[in-house]
Amino acid sequence: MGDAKREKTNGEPEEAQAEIDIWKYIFGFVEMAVVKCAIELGIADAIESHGNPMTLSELSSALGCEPSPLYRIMRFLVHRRIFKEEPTCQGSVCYVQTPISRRLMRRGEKSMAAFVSFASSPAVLASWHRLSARVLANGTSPFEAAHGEDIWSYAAENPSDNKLLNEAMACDARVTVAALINGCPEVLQGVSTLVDVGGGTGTALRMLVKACPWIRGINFDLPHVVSVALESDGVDNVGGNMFDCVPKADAVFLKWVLHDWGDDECIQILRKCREAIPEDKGKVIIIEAVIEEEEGDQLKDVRLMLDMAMMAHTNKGKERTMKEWAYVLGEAGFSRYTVKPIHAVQSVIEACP
Ligand SMILES: C[S@@+](CC[C@H](N)C(=O)[O-])C[C@H]1O[C@@H](n2cnc3c(N)ncnc32)[C@H](O)[C@@H]1O
Repeated sequence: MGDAKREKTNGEPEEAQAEIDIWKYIFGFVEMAVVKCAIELGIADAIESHGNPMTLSELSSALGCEPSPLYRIMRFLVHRRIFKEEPTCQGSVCYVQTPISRRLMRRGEKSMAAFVSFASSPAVLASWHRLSARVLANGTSPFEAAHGEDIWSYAAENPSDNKLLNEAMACDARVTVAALINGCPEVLQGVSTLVDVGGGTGTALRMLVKACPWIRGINFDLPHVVSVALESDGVDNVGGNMFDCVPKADAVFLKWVLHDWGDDECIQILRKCREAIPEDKGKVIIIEAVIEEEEGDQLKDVRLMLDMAMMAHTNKGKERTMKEWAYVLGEAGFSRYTVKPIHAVQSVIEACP
């Protein structure tokens, strides 16, 4: 039945739309699962290394798989505009990369493949099944309910999940730190030593030190994380607990750390960061999402999804509005701050004592 006819029958356009939209939620997981399958098969990598559009038969031989199920996977991915189809001179079609399919390649500056692998891993999916428990009994962490411990202790004991988590964070660091260097380089002016608190395996700091070679970097994270960080000139890896002490530097860099914690813990972390920097010229550079209260922001949906992810995977973590950021910064003793948007989900909040 066409849309117009359906509208006429029940007279309610919203009802007609709901009949279609409900299937998005019933099969909401399909998109993630098919994209994960495309990454595991290496479809985008195969087309990229072929150098030209690929026919189904070329693609199936390159991947060593059966053409018929691959055809169905490609039909879905083309329908979702993840790959494109182009006609061949022989009257068949071939598959072409798009900007989004390139993000499914396993390597490359814009690759998000590891993030998809982490987000769709069994350990991470388990918490989503317990989201309602968090809402019913505020304080029950879905991740802890699923695994018996928080995500950081779990990662310390499960090296393969630790690797997935660190590689996922590195994906975002590559994209977001590039946006920071392009869109807000002034934030690093006058900084000689920079400590990246919760810096993961050091991707962000390596990029910052490469862009600003006068900076000496300290990548600070939990011992099981820095033990797998790469060695790099100009960057020292230091293991520790940010709730105890943060290594001293001119400035602290905190990317996607504070959103993992509730307000009280955030204030404790920020106070430790404040103790680590000089009172007169020190600063804390926070790279986090800011939930806009008004509508019309293209990335608002992503930020709200991120907020749901914090609810699922952390104990008290959340994405914050500007008012909520002002509260934690004020309570931690920061008297001045500025917020600058960059070409990323996160903004740059520069806070001074
Ligand atoms: C969401 S990840 C962000 C990683 C990195 N900043 C980035 O954006 O790519 C949060 C990081 O905080 C680290 N972390 C958690 N608890 C910590 C603690 N008590 N002390 C130091 N680092 C901690 C985790 O190990 C993890 O690497």
